[in-house]
Amino acid sequence: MNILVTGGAGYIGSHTCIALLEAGHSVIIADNLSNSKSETVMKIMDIADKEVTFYEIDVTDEETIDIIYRNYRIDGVIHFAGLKAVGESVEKPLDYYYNNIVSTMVLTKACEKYNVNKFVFSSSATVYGDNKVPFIETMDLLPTTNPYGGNSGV
Ligand SMILES: O=c1ccn([C@@H]2O[C@H](COP(=O)(O)OP(=O)(O)O[C@H]3O[C@H](CO)[C@@H](O)[C@H](O)[C@H]3O)[C@@H](O)[C@H]2O)c(=O)[nH]1
Repeated sequence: MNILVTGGAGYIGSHTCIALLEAGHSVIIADNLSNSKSETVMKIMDIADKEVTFYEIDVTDEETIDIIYRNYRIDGVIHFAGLKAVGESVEKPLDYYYNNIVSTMVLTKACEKYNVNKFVFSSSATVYGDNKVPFIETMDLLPTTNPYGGNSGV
């Protein structure tokens, strides 16, 4: 399958890209490198001994996302591209809400347009609030204590 991995140069994203390549999938990475380096993309290709396609873009860039879906016939999306620092989200709540919510909307809108029905969103444990640990995915979402948790819940 052709998988679009947003935030694919990041910590979890880069490991996911390697696993996808090793499982025989084609990987297209969209990452603005705000918290990663282009060298990581090279390392992904070195480790997996396969090529990836890399777009250095903001996932909020609707036009380029549309081009990616159209050109690569995307079968599935794994969405890791997000701002994730709790403290910073308290200082810059609007940046967090705009970036993390708009990027998800741009991707899901493109999924609807191009009939892509496989979508994995990397959320955050903060959406489970004060639930008892260990958290499991079927738990109720509880009020969060910071904008990062808030926009992950949305
Ligand atoms: O607007 C943005 C913000 C970040 N990134 C990139 O996204 C990647 C995020 O990776 P990283 O910062 O290393 O985070 P991870 O530890 O891999 O966190 C992942 O896992 C978190 C917990 O599940 C999620 O909240 C995050 O969205 C998801 O990226 C990085 O390469 C960033 O450059 C973008 O492309 N666009």
